[in-house]
This record gives sequence, structure tokens and C-alpha cells, in this order.
Amino acid sequence: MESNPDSPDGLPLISELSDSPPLPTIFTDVNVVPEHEKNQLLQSILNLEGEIADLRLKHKLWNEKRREALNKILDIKGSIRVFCRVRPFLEIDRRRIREPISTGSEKIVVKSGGTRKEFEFDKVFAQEVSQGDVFVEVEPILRSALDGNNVCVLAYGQTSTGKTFTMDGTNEQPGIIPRALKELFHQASSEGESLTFSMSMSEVYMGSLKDLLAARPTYRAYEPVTRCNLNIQTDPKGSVEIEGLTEVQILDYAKARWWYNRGRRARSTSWTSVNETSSRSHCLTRITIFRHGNGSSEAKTEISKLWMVDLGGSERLLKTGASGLTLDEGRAINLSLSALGDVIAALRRKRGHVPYRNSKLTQILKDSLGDGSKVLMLVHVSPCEEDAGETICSLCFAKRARAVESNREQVEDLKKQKEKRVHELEECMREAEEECQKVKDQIQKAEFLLIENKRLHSNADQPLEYEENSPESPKQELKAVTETHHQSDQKATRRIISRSLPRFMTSTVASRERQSASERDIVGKARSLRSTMRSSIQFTASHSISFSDRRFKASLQNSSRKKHVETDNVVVNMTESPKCSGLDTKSTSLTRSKMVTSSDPNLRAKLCRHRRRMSDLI
Ligand SMILES: Nc1ncnc2c1ncn2[C@@H]1O[C@H](COP(=O)(O)OP(=O)(O)OP(=O)(O)O)[C@@H](O)[C@H]1O
Repeated sequence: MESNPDSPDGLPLISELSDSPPLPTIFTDVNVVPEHEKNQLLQSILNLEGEIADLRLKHKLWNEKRREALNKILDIKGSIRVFCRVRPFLEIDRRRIREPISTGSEKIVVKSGGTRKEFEFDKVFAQEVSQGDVFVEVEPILRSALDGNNVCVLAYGQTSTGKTFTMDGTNEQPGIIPRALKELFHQASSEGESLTFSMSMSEVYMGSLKDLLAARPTYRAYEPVTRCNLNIQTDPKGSVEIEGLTEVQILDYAKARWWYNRGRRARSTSWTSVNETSSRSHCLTRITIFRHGNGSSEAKTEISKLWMVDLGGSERLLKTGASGLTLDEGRAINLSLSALGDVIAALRRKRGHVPYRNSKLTQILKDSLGDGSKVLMLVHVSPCEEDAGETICSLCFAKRARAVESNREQVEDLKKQKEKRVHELEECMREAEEECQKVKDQIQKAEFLLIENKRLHSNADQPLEYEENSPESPKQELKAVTETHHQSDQKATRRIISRSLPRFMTSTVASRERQSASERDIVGKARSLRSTMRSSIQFTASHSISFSDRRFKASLQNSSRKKHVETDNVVVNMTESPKCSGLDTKSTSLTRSKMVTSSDPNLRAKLCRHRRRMSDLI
């Protein structure tokens, strides 16, 4: 087909085309997403799903690598680790010029009555160390709980040495438990849906077990919780359960804090000569961690337990002058602490028999102290000279829990080797963590794209909603218009414009109908405006698109033949120009242009489609 020199774009004019054989008619509607695009969307959804599955697998592998490295580190460092924290002086304490306690990073020395005793621990926190610094050292063991190990964090020490302060803290200086809860939810949010938690709180008081989260009887709401002496059961796999213990699902940090505060308030405390609110029991907070395998229904859920235990204060009963109930409470605490010491020592020495049954406390913690579990004991001591005897007792207890090595030289050598290996593993773990993070980011991006594509795909399938004053569905409208077209202008030939123009720029049948009416009107007006040649009429979005149709240009040119009309610059303002009253400003096309700014979600879907088409141009 030869190009026409009279035509500004070199395309043949409609009048010239009338003799050529009819070309297939293609009707396009801006509101209908064609089948090939839907298929493309479906394909990209499938691709993204595959990509996400691959990335999840990659994440799992890196995570396993990190997990392995952390486990090895904890094994090298010892599955039972002991930290020591020295409480700062309180206002009520009598300070001496020469303090009996001096500390290094892993060493604590107690001088008292001419004797000097030195103890080594995995970490020693001096008086000025903050709650945050303590938590940093506790964090790896929490990670291990999230990785599926049973973990036990125990605060041990003489009365009033800061066990409750370390575990619980204050509003300004939160302790390990609130920080751990926060950290768990932080980890859960970055891991997606795979981690959920539940919580229980109990108290071993005078040899019996109390539920601290039990519902209060409504008729005596002021009374303390009465559910006592719960049974401890061990299943064939060795997992320990407490019959009837209240277990609450904790969905977020705020809920977890609420339940924790409630449990704390139910705890048994009383005034002693050394502590106004002395804990007269062992308070056990258990977080059960459910790790659901990668969202797939077949993958089994791993369950691990994180115990955070504020032990009752060990005390020399004679020194505190306890009597009556306080004396009994003290005795009960001391008995169970001694049983705990025996269990830990037996585990440490890998003895065949571990005396778990000697106390309620050790029975409950049985599956979280033994094989595969990680134990962290935080031994608390007072800085005061008058407490030096008690301090030495506590440190001896902790030393018993820690490995006892005989040959000092061997110990030094071993220590160096261990440190080197730990350093290597830490590097390995860091790399795995970084890779995990990278993959996690990629998963997030892919998931975002997937959601977006799914949304577009489902929108493409949705039937469109039409304006109330639009009497017909798009199909009916299309049919009616097609029929009238065929009747009125059977010989009219259309050019295949869908290939030469971006699809969103092609006009709909309905709009072509309206357009030809407008064209007739405008052509008439154009004749009268020939002298001015250039109209300053502006179009709303959808109309300016329609008017770029070459058919319209051609017809304009046809009407003004020899005169040179700059059709490219024809801009028609429907709303402003009264001369364009021939254009129906209430038409569907105009309301469609309003969709662009609509806040109606149904309309937004249409707008979104429109936008996507715009992006096809880029
Ligand atoms: N690291 C610390 N920094 C500031 N204050 C502390 C610290 N440790 C303990 N205290 C303060 O010492 C007092 C006793 O602490 P806490 O009640 O925690 O001791 P405890 O070992 O739990 O005692 P008990 O066994 O009798 O329950 C509290 O007033 C607490 O605020």
C-alpha cells in the first residue's frame, strides 16, 4: 500500500481505503483485559511462586547452617553456662572503704576475714553493668530456643541480691523476661508466620505447684488464685507436662506483657529482714515456641520450651532470724535449690542417674535441663562485706554447676583452642545470618509482586460494574453498537489500529460512536474556525486518547482537505468550552475520567487496570 503525501503521517486516508478489500474488524475495550495478558499474568504468578519456593529452600539451608554453627558454639561453650552478676550497693547497705569483691570479665574474687577465694565463670557482670548488657549475653541462648532447643534461664542467689531485678526488672530498666518476650516477637515478625507462642506461669511454693495464670473465681475476685498442687506428667518421649496448668496463647508483645504482669502479681512474696518484697517461692515462666514448618500443611510443627525461672532466695535461716511460716518457706526453698544443684552436677558429670525426682522444681524442668537442652544459670551476689559468707556459698554452688577442670595448664590450652573454634563458628554464623537476611528480603519482594499480580489477575476476572445511568452491560453495548455500525455503514473499512497504537490508546466501539457524533459536530465547527486553525479546547484523559485516533485525523483532513490542519494539536475542552456543548458532558466517558480520582475501591480496580495499560507504553 502506497503512502499518501497529503497525509501528515503518510498513512492512507479512509476515503482511499474504501476501494481496498475489507480488513478484519478489531474492537477493543479499555475495560477488558485481553486473554493473552491474563495468561501472561498467570505465567508470572506461577514463576513467582516457583521463585518463592526456591528462595524459601535457600533460606532454610542458610538457616540450618546458622543453627548448626550456633549449636556448636553453645556446645563448645558448654550446654550449662554460668554467669555471675554483682548487685550494686543499695542505700540501706553499709559501705566499707575496702570492698570485699573485685571482678574481671570472667573472674570474681572474694576477700573476707583474711581469706581470698577466686571463681571463674563464663561471664561476670560487675555492679555497673546495665540490664541491656546482661541481655546481650543471654540472647544467643534465646535464639537457640527459637531454633528448637529447650532452654532454661535460672536466676540463683541469696535473698536480695537482685534475681527478680535481673529477670523482671523495672519499667525503666526491664529485665530478661520482658526483653526476651520482645525479642521473640521481633524474631517472629521477621520470620513470617512460622513462629507462634504460648505462655504459662507457675510457682513452686512450699513443695507444691501453683498456677499463676488461673482464672480467679468470679464470686471472690479479690482472693488469690487457688489452683494448687498440680500434677506433673512425663510422656513416653520424656516430655514433661503439667496437668491443668493454664496455657495462654500470646499473639503479640502487649498481650504477653499483660499476662506476665498478671502472673507476677499472683506470686507469693513477703517481707523479710533483708528484702521488703522477698520472693518466697520459685517463679517459673514458660514460653512454648511452636515452629510451623514453612507454611506447608505436611510439615510438622516443632515445639520447644523456654523457661525463665526466678528462684527463691537461698538464705542462711539463722542469719535472717526467720521464724514460723517464713522459716518453713526458707527451708523449702533451700531444699529444692539443693536438689537443683545435685541435678545440674549430675548432668555436668554425665552421671547415669540424675536425681530429678527429689524436688518439684527439678521434676518440672526435667526435659529442659538434660540432653539437647541449654541451661544458663545467673548467680547473683551481694557486694557487701557482711554477705561475703553467703556470697562464697552461692559461688560454690555455681562452681559445682560449672565444669570442674583439674589440670590448669590443660585448661588454658583447651580454652585457647575453644576460643579459636568459637571465633570461626561465629564468623560462619554471621555469614549465614547475612545470607538469611538477603534471602528474606528477596522473598519479601517476590511475595509483594506475587500479591500484586494475583490482585491484577483477579481484577481481570471480575465483571465490571457500570454506572447506574449506563443501561447496558459492555457486551450488550458492544453488540448494539456493532449492529448499528454494520447497518449504517456496512462498507466502511477500518484500519487495524490495535497494532500500530498502544492498546490503551485504542478507542472503544461505544466511544467511537460518541466520537463520530462529536467529530461531525467538531468538523462543522472546524469549518467555521478554519481561520483560527488552532483550537484551545482541552480533553479529559480518556477523550484526549480517543482523539489521537488517526481515523479522526483523517476525517478532519478530509473535511478541510487542502487547508492545513494541525490535528495533532487539537485539544478539546469538554467542560470549559461552551462551544463543545455538542459533546455530552454527562456521558459515560466523562464519568470514567472521574474514576481517576475516585476513592471508591471498585473504581480503583478499574483505574488500576488503566494504569497498568499506561505502563505498557514505557
Ligand atoms: N543491678 C541492680 N541495679 C539496681 N538495683 C538493683 C540491682 N539488683 C538489685 N537491685 C535492687 O535490690 C533490691 C533487691 O533486689 P531483688 O528483689 O531483685 O532481689 P532478689 O534476689 O529477687 O530477692 P528475693 O530472693 O528476696 O526475692 C531491689 O530493691 C532491687 O531494685
